Amino acid sequence: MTEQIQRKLSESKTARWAVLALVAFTMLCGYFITDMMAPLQDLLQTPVDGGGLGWTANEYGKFTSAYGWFNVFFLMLIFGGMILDKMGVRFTGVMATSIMLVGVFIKWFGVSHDFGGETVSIFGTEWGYPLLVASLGYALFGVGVEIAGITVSKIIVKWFKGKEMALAMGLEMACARIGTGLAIGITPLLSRAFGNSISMPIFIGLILLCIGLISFIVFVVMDKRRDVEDAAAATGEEEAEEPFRFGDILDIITLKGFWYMALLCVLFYSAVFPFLKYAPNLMINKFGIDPEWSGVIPALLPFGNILLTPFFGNLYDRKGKGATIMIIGSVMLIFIHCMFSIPMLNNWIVALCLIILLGIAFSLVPSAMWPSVPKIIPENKLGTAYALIFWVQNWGLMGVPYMIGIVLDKYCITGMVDGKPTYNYMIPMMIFTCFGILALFISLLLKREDRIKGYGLELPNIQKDADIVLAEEMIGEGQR
Ligand SMILES: NCCCC[C@H](N)C(=O)NCC(=O)O
Repeated sequence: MTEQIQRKLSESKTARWAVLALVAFTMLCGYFITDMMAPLQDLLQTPVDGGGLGWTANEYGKFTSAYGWFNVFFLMLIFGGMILDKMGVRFTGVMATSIMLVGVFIKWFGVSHDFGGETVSIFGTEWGYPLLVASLGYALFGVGVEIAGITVSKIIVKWFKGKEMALAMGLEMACARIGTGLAIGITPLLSRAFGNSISMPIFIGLILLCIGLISFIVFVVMDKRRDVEDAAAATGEEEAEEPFRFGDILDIITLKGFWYMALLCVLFYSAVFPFLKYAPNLMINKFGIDPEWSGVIPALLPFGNILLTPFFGNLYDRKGKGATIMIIGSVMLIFIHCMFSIPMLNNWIVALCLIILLGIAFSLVPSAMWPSVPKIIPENKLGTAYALIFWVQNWGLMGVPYMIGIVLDKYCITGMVDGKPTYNYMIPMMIFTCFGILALFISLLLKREDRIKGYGLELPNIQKDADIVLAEEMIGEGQR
């Protein structure tokens, strides 16, 4: 009886869903801040005397790419993964959320001051101080939100393994997408409400993130209690989890399956998140949408994800077909970006339909991708494995927006209106299409590798885990 009460938290459905709600809320706040500058691109490019910061598309691209600077070049994400496997989810999560907070504060400080119009030369290019300081803040924030992302994945594996794992991951992503949707949809309205302010929406994000930190601290209390309960109820027969060793990185990176997953991740996400950074501007330039409402159609993408990601996650839990789901998502991606690149398809209804389709594709792939990683990598190396995958992905999240900014300024300017350039988005959209084609190729290789190695990507999660539990019980019976 006592044991039953003691083990309650780890087995309580309410507790695990409460844990999910707490950590997913923190991620919602993180994603809100990640994407909130996208609908302000037009304002950021407005000349200073018109109330903007007078950035070029190239400068906007530089700022956006800052997200990955520290993660990619200083290997912060990889260190984050190691810290996660060594120090655990509670320490790492609080650390990551605090880093996010400091980062947003610096970004807010950067855009709120003009620093007397001073500039500085870095690697031969001139940077205005607002751009530089805001980018450094965003780079720090990127470290925090990425480490928080891998931490939350590990939390979900800890609390949901053998249960509704893909559904839980899907729901967590759905919450994150609410953050993205709100960022894209309401930031222009917030900005307008405060007299076309760029700094006020960021300040609001800062306050939201403080609430996100409190939410994570409540999770910390629950998780600690669970560990105490688990330790008290331990019979001593349980297999102790192997601690993480440095050589584990080598074990991970020598797996072909890992590389297929990482490459698919960078290619697929490079065609979605960087696209979203430019989508409001695409709506203005290609579909003639008013800047104030330019975020509305792109915001439908993350809002579509909210329903569909858990739906597909649940489907994967019950029916499997993870590798096939990723192939279908990649095919859809090619079609959608290809249609976006055709200049005469410029009616807003086309934009609406394509964004809805992209929402479906962007629900399919993540709902199968993230729950598939634990099928390839053992749990004690999961933090590091997710970190390595995110590290590879960050090259894309950093490099692609930067490249698109350069391409826009160099090859796509069609004229000037109110001191701002207008763009033809055909070439950027063709670049995104190429990512889709490469993603399709890699997802086919992943499916082949799964057939060869028997990772079980095509098998249902719930069925598979139940079988393992049954097999373990039978072994236990035999030993007794
Ligand atoms: N705009 C947020 C970027 C988060 C990237 C993160 N590494 C990630 O891929 N998370 C999973 C997801 O599907 O959002």
